[in-house]
Amino acid sequence: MKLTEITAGDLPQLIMYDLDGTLVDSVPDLAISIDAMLDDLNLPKAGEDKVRLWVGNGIPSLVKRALVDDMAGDQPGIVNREVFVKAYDSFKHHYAIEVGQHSHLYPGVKDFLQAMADKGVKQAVVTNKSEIFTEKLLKLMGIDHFFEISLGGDSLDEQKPHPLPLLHAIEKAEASLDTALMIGDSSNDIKAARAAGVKVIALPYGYNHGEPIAASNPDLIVTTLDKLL
Ligand SMILES: O=C(O)COP(=O)(O)O
Ligand SMILES: [Mg+2]
Repeated sequence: MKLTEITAGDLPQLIMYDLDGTLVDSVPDLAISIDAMLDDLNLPKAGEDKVRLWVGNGIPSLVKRALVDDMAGDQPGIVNREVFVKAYDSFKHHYAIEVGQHSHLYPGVKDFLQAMADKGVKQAVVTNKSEIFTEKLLKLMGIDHFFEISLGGDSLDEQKPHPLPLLHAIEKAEASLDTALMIGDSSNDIKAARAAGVKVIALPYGYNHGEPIAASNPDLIVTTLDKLL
């Protein structure tokens, strides 16, 4: 299916992309850093499969989930504050070294970003990953120049699934709800898009806490981004 078929014939003015699991297969770096953090704290390693399930609600949530080896670890009152601070510092230390080292762009991503740039579509990254690591990863993947807006999970008072970052990006790009589009891999992306009132396309290859993305009812699912061209 072509992009214009879900946007009523016109190209969007603004496309907002999720980062982890949508543009970049970034779990290897995250898993290495989480395991190094757990090792620092004398806890057993988690491994890539668990980390893939835990990614998606920002780095503080990922760290808390890893500390208790459970998806619910980021719920209030589960992880002790001091333990979290120590773990979070350790994770940031390791991830600053590992970010982008074992990650790669998914197939079709660069072609799609280039095609949209050539057509004058404004592009934004709206991720729950911390801003500092988002900037680094985009640069290391060689795609930072495509985005005029980049928002991380700690850029504003709210992160996805809250609509605030999407609405903020739309305002900054001087686009409108009708002319903006979200593209993501997780239920957080779809919920945020629905709450903001914008259309949303999903990729099935990313990280959705082990659930099929179809269960979140995106407007469209495409196997790779270049299928939209
Ligand atoms: O860091 C995360 O939790 C995931 O970030 P994402 O919003 O780019 O999927
Ligand atoms: Mg994602």
